[in-house]
Amino acid sequence: MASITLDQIRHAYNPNPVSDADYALREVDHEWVDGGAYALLGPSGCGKTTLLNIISGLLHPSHGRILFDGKDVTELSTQARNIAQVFQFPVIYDTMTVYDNLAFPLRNRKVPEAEVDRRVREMLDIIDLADWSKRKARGLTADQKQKISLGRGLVRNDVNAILFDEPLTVIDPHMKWVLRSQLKRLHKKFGFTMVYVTHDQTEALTFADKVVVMFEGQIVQIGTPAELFEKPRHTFVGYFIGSPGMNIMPVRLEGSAVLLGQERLDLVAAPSVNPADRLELGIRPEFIRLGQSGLPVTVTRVEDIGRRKIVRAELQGQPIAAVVNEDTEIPTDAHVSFDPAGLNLYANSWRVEERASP
Ligand SMILES: Nc1ncnc2c1ncn2[C@@H]1O[C@H](COP(=O)(O)OP(=O)(O)OP(=O)(O)O)[C@@H](O)[C@H]1O
Repeated sequence: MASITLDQIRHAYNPNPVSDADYALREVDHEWVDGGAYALLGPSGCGKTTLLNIISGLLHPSHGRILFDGKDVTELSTQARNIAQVFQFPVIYDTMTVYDNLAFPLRNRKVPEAEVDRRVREMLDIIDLADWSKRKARGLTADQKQKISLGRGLVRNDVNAILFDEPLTVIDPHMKWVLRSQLKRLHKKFGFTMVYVTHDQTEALTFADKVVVMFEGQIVQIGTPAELFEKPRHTFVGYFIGSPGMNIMPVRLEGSAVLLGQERLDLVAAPSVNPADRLELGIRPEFIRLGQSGLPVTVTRVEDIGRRKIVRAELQGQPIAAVVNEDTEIPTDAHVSFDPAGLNLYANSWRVEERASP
């Protein structure tokens, strides 16, 4: 397994890029540690597949270098990079048995047959296809075929990294959960470097040690699920992670307080922002208290989500969401107050205390 360094990578599909908007990937400059499990998360078109294909060697970046364990592999083919890939749809040999499909990548590398047998049997147990080992892959369901694809990716232990591109798309919801947990266990056991593309936050948050959130061709934050929840570095992370996402409200600054309409909210210290910056306050629904004091709101809807409720309301003409316990009374004359621990200030979409290194 290897560390992966993305050294000032940029990529434009257009051969004559002029502005940032022409780049599918604006600058990406990071080091991902050996044995890390990274999920690339973001909406359609944000550049996840482009970045994965640059790592795998399917795509040559317009600028920058990619290094595995410090060795420059930018000019190397996918094969020479020694990685395993699992795609959205199964890539298997229909006419081979399940066993032979799993054995194929090992036999191809001249692994001794006794070792092939040991590893294939272990993998058959992991993907729960031991009873199907002698069956031809042709007659299997889409789920089973994709499990073989996953097994083929995981059966080798000599790869630099394993790359997954939305591998659970064709898997039914229950099996998705099972396979996700298995992947996590395998990662703990074998310490693979894994990069996993998804646009599903549950998948990313349960699978990865570090979630790489992408937006419009940029990595806007790399963090643990808790970091993304507690300190979203960019308003997009606040909005995209969590359900419902973070409330983002335009504010003005006055000394060490922000003004939300007529209301004043004191900050711990005066933030260093420029007068022309576009300021917004971010607060997650879990940090909003509902009661009879604070800012007046008009409740528009209440959604029951088991032990908690989502209260949708309008605050100064803007929609706002709060998450409260199921037994919280919704007063007729409802007001909201904000838990200071949950206040985040954003200038031009970036969290203020971290603006120095966006
Ligand atoms: N072969 C290509 N030629 C031109 N533009 C492309 C090509 N592939 C992707 N793009 C563009 O690059 C941008 C990033 O696309 P990419 O497929 O990397 O996003 P993604 O996050 O993986 O999206 P999805 O979740 O839909 O797969 C998009 O604007 C897309 O239209």
